[in-house]
Amino acid sequence: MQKPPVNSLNLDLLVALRDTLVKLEKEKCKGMILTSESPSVFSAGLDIMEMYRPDHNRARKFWTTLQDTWIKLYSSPYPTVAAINGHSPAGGCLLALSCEYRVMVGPKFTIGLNETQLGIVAPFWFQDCMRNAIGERQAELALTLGKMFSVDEALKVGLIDEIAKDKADAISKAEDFLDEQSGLPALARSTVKVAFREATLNRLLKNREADTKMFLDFISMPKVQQALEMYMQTLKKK
Ligand SMILES: CCCCCCCCCCC/C=C/C(=O)SCCNC(=O)CCNC(=O)[C@H](O)C(C)(C)COP(=O)(O)OP(=O)(O)OC[C@H]1O[C@@H](n2cnc3c(N)ncnc32)[C@H](O)[C@@H]1OP(=O)(O)O
Repeated sequence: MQKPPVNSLNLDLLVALRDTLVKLEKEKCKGMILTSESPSVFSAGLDIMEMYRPDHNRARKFWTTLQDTWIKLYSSPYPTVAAINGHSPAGGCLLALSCEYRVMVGPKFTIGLNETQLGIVAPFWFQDCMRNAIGERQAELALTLGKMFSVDEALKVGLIDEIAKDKADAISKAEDFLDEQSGLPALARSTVKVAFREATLNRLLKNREADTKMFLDFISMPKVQQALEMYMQTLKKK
């Protein structure tokens, strides 16, 4: 990802990510490493400006493109690794969680689904991804708190798989993971992957319109708009 300053996921970046994922699948990609050009941020998550005082049609397109991107990434037949070389809150954490393996550069960055702290709610499929990675108990604790994990904490709870000392080390560890996968029969590998992920995927696939409506209704609430405005001001003041 290369959208300075913080790879916030606006409509344009999501369209680019989705189209890339579609292309990789068509071209029978052997493996993908998702990382960031930024030296300190993997992705700041959803672009708050897409949710603040939104145009209804654009907000719908934004959300359905996010759903498309997640579905493509989560169900990709080829192996995927997140080389998390910076902070990774909320939607950034979702992207990392949707890959098969996570290597994160330590020690100073943080990762987690922090939505509760912003006065917004992580959708059920964000929650499912966290639950699938760290288990029911730890996911409930993390999501209710909106906890951002340090790299050490993330490793301990199973949110990431390995710690790297810098980006080059993260890429090298990600390549090791891909090398290990490359010797396997591709169809058997992808069938097992999708079997593990099917229930989570189907939950969104069967409820896409309801999920979209919930998002649009939620961001239309004055209280939510107020919370987003205050949060943007805090970020700008910083
Ligand atoms: C009842 C059930 C209903 C369910 C319905 C669902 C409802 C909605 C669900 C929405 C789910 C939301 C998911 C999200 O991803 S929300 C976004 C969460 N992201 C964050 O909280 C991260 C915020 N950013 C930061 O913490 C820091 O920026 C960061 C640590 C990432 C980097 O810090 P750094 O110091 O390097 O950079 P700055 O803070 O100075 O930021 C630089 C500029 O970028 C702007 N910025 C940062 N983050 C965002 C963002 N997410 N969107 C837009 N813009 C962002 C920041 O304001 C700075 O801008 P300026 O240079 O103009 O000041």
